[in-house]
Amino acid sequence: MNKGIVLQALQSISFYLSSKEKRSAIGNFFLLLIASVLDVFGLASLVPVIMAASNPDVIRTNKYIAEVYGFFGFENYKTFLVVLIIGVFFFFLIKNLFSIWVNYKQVVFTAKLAIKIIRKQFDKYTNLPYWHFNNEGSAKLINGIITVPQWYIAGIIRAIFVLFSEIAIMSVIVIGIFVYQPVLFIILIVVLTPSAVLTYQALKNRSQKLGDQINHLRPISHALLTNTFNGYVELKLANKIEEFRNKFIQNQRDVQALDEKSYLFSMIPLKVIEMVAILGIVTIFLYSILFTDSSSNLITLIGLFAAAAYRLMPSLNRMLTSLVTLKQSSYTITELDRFNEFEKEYHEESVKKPVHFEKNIEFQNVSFSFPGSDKKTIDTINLNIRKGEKVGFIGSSGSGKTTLMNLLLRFYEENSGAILVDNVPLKEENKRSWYDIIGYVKQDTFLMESSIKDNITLADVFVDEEKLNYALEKASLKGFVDSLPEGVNTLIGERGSRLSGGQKQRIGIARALYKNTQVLVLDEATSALDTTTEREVSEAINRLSDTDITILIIAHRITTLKDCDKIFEMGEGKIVAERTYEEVLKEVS
Ligand SMILES: Nc1ncnc2c1ncn2[C@@H]1O[C@H](COP(=O)(O)OP(=O)(O)OP(=O)(O)O)[C@@H](O)[C@H]1O
Repeated sequence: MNKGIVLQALQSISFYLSSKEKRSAIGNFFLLLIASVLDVFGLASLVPVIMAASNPDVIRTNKYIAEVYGFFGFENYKTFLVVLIIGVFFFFLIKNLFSIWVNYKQVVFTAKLAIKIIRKQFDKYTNLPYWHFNNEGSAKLINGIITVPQWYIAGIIRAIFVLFSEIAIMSVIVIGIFVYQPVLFIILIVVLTPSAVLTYQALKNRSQKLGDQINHLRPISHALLTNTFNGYVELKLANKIEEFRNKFIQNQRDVQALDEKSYLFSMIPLKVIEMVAILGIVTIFLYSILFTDSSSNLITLIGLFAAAAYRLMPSLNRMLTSLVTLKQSSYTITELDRFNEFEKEYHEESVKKPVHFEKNIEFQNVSFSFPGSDKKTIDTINLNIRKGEKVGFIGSSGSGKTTLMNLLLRFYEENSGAILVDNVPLKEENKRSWYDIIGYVKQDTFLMESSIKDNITLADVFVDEEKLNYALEKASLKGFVDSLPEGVNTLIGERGSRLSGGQKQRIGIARALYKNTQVLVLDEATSALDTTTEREVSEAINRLSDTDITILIIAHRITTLKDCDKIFEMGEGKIVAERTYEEVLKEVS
């Protein structure tokens, strides 16, 4: 047995269980054990029935049966037989009911644990720093939240349960054999142990590799499908759908091939053990022919060996298979262990330290480099934005505008300097409070396959109708929504497929306004919007100008900047100039 994987699995399980759950797991294990012992007794209980049925004399000749017969005061052989059969039937009934209950209890226990792990994974992943989050990619994260915990439950938790209960059962039987038939015990140990060890040795590394490969291939399937569906229009136009399909099918073929291998590995132990049992019988034969001359001894020994092997084989098989499964699933332990450090943060963070914004937002010597890069993407930026100001950011592509906003939005953390809101630095501890008052409208607004209302309120259960109306009005969506037969309840299709580009961005604006936004970061769409759409979006932005919302706009069109109090130009991570709208206009013309 490989101590490594079993120990690793136990440590991992113990990490997920509270002390109460640990007690419950141990309790379950013992119940499972009792169920297995009852199974053995079930089989054994048939022996006296068969003996009594085939030979009535047994009530006198067999010591034990005779004792039972006498103890209950039976007077008639037939009554005794009927009672015996009914007794055995009830024993089976109770044993099987017990076994169903124990197994059900175990499933309930593992299902609860699965939910606990899935929730933990969800919390961890949604708390990853933005940088890690992007690096992982959604396909891997989805795999880590849904598929990995399922495999962990099946391949680690259940396998450990099976392994230990089989070890316990086998120990009972083997000790029994040792006490009554030491010779048979030695033969069994000599024959079965090396073959079991060798089978496991042959399979363990292969199994672990197989698990790792499966874990690597599964997210690729997810990613290929997501790309195919997200890029449907572009891929169709480029005649690339077939190519993507072929890649996906190839990936699925590889996954299936691994599944085939995995199935093969799970069958091998049983077949090996079966052959070894035969080998055992041959060995006893040869031993008796060569070293003894009593043939009745030989028959008894073979009979006993066959009976022991018959009971031990399934147990040994399950034990080996669970070891192989553990090895194959060992990747789930490593996978679930990743990013544990971010789980704590989530709970600590839920303590909200308030942020008050009455005066200004100040960037003080803010610098930032992406991990692994020496280049300062944001280089010693100093800015002061007063409450209610409308500020534009312009600059060539890659000059750092989005990164600067991501720092303000706390998706990244500055390497040096600080961003102060009314003189209080933005930190992890006040992030949630900051999120109550800051809104962000991205170039590609996130849209759910749901109604306009849900998209604006982000599926609020109790919608504040007044605020919703205000948001629709200010985002210049009122006219459009009123023209729809179902109004705000109109479904917008997957990723807003039933909306125009301008409407999508205005939904994003309305969403930011619905939540009492005091600071709005707007990343204007770079893609060439048609004149109507551009007008619609500009109109929405202009409407916001007469609110006291502080607006920071990353602008790609000069007209968008019309109502800005000041405009910062960025270049290579620095603020290279501060201008007014008129000055920018003059420069361009
Ligand atoms: N996750 C990332 N990892 C490494 N480098 C990045 C990452 N995101 C952006 N960058 C780099 O940082 C620099 C600034 O990017 P940023 O997106 O802030 O520019 P921008 O001014 O907003 O450009 P655009 O106007 O094209 O949106 C670019 O050189 C970009 O390649």
